[in-house]
Amino acid sequence: MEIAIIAHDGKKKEMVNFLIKHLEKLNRTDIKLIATGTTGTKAEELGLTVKRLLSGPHGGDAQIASRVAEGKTQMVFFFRDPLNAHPHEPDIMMLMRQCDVHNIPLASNSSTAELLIKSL
Ligand SMILES: O=C(CO)COP(=O)(O)O
Repeated sequence: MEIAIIAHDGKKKEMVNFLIKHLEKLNRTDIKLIATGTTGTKAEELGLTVKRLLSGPHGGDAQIASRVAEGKTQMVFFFRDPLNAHPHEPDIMMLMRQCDVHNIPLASNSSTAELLIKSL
C-alpha cells in the first residue's frame, strides 16, 4: 500500500520522532512511502526508501492530492502546523478534501497517527 508522509516545518521534528518510532513497520516491503520534498529528505536520512515529490509550497501537497484522487495513495500522515500561515493553504485544503472525497484515512496530528499506524 502507498502511504504519504507530510509535515510542516513546525512539525518536522515530531514527524522524525514518529518515523523513528515506527521505522520497522514503515520499512516493510508491502509499504511504499511517498512524501513532499523536505519531509521526504528527512525520512531518507533515517534510511527509509521514499518517493520524493515536490516541496509542499511548490506543489507537493497538490501532487499527493492527485494521487489520492487517482486511487494510488491509501493512507496519509500529514502533521499540520496550525499556528503558522502557509502560502499554499489552498493546496493543503485540496489534499484534505480529496482524502474526504475518496474516504482515505488522514492523520493530521501525531496522536491520530499513532492510532492509525496500529492498523497496519
Ligand atoms: O508544506 C508542506 C505541507 O503542506 C510540506 O512540504 P515539505 O515537506 O517540502 O516541507
